Amino acid sequence: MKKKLRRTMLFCPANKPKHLFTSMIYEPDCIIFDLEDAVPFNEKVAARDLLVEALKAIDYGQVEVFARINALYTDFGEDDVRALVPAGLKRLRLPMCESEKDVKDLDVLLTEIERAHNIEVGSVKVQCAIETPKGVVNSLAIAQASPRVTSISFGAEDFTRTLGTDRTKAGNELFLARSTVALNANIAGVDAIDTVYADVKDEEGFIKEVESARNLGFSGKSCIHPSQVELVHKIYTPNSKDIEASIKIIEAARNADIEKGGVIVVDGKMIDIPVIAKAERILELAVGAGIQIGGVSI
Ligand SMILES: CC(=O)SCCNC(=O)CCNC(=O)[C@H](O)C(C)(C)COP(=O)(O)OP(=O)(O)OC[C@H]1O[C@@H](n2cnc3c(N)ncnc32)[C@H](O)[C@@H]1OP(=O)(O)O
Ligand SMILES: O=C([O-])CC(=O)C(=O)O
Ligand SMILES: [Mg+2]
Repeated sequence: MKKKLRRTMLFCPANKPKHLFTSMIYEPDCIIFDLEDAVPFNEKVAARDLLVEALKAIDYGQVEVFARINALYTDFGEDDVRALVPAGLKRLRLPMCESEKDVKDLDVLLTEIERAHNIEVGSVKVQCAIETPKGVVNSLAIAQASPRVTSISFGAEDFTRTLGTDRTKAGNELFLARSTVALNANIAGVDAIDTVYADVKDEEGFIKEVESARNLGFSGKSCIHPSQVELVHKIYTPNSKDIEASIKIIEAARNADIEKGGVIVVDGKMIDIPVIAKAERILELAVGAGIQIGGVSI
């Protein structure tokens, strides 16, 4: 089956009508309309109303639509959920998520709203944003708190704010937190989405950060500008050399009947179960990205 990729989540402030109409032309895997920090306090309600109308009227096609609501402990969070879910929103990002209880509170609210509006109970899925030291420590419990949680994201700006440190380009201050979020997402079987990179003009630094987060286990990146989308897709989409090598490995493994155990050598390299699994994953990512693979069924 074709895997749904979430390589990119393009943030768009929901108080900007233009973004509501045009953001899908940049073809991110996901758009995330923001009601939280990108929206001034005195525009929160108007932005929510605007987003509700957009959700009812606009077809975003293949692009998966998320909204970042305000935290439930604010004056806006609960009303965000009460307005957006009946308008058809199926994906929420819960910011500043710090505990299993934060997820359970949202789960209870969502269930009540789904029941009241004849929406299938459990159909609204949640991405929990881990952006404080407490959230990092609790990220496994958060990721496992409800079947609604399909991904967790890391938020470095609030994380460094809470920790009282600077966010540097080298990112040493983030390493443990990032790794913890990625490992716990993996244990829980959910996607891990890495944090935004604010220096829009620094393409080289952005690429370095995306590659490093991918190698820590993140399956995608939050973006703040359309120019970042294609760069992330390139990094997360296998190139033709990797695809050809993977096909060769899988075919050789099948011919030698070692898919359940055993080793062979292909082009001087040892091939065994983990190597075969990695080759299959590369093909899965390629197919998910829309690349046609001939000959090998995965
Ligand atoms: C720490 C956090 O919480 S991060 C998450 C919250 N932050 C956000 O949501 C911010 C998202 N990003 C933005 O709002 C903007 O990109 C900004 C403010 C950073 C820069 O905006 P601009 O100065 O307008 O960028 P720029 O002039 O390069 O834009 C180029 C084009 O891309 C569009 N564009 C820019 N950013 C976005 C975006 N995030 N989504 C969709 N379209 C966008 C612009 O409208 C413009 O379109 P045009 O060519 O048709 O005029
Ligand atoms: O989730 C993100 O990357 C953006 C964010 O809110 C943060 O960094 O605090
Ligand atoms: Mg934040």
